[in-house]
Amino acid sequence: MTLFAADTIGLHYPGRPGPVFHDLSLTIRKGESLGLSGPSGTGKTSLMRVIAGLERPTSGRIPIRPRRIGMAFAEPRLLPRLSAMENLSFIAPKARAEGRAMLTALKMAALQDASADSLSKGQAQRVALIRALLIRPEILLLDEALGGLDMATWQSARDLILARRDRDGFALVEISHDPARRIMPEARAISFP
Ligand SMILES: Nc1ncnc2c1ncn2[C@@H]1O[C@H](COP(=O)(O)OP(=O)(O)OP(=O)(O)O)[C@@H](O)[C@H]1O
Repeated sequence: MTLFAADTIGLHYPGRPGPVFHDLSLTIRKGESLGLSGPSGTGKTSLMRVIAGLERPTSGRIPIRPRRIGMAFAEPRLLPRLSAMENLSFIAPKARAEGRAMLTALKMAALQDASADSLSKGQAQRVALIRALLIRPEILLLDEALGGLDMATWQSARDLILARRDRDGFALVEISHDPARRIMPEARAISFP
């Protein structure tokens, strides 16, 4: 089943001399995994933003879009005045027990009532990852989303993502500059530029 299809799309930011990318066609199918790689500034995040619907391509068409996309970026962007748990229940009010179980799996249970703006970057990244998983995405986008984690915690996060992927069958699109830190090292690669 195709979840996302882009047909010869291009993206040209106003005031920039040329497009970030052009004539790019891409399909993402259920259960598939993709890794976007390439030097800094070549358009990986821009493509993710297009997939997420946060950016509209300036040429081409997107005939197919998923209903639910989960996203986690390097910058966790939690609601700062809410606690870790409230950030989750705000998104998924009926899934508090599930959220709590995932916080426990990522060693965040003791901090569930801490306000988001008191969390370290790696702690906030874990909450942002759980938030993205809780919406039961059809596509999960991870843009350097786990860069603040030590190796053991990163492995717990990877195990959680893979377990949820086995259960829910979402497609995964990830950007990671560190080849040792790819959730799916065997993912289909898209190289930029
Ligand atoms: N909102 C924007 N307005 C104008 N230019 C932008 C905007 N967002 C990104 N760009 C430009 O588009 C190009 C691609 O940026 P993008 O963030 O997609 O690259 P990237 O490959 O993800 O980089 P990195 O690996 O450093 O995160 C860069 O030259 C950047 O300056």
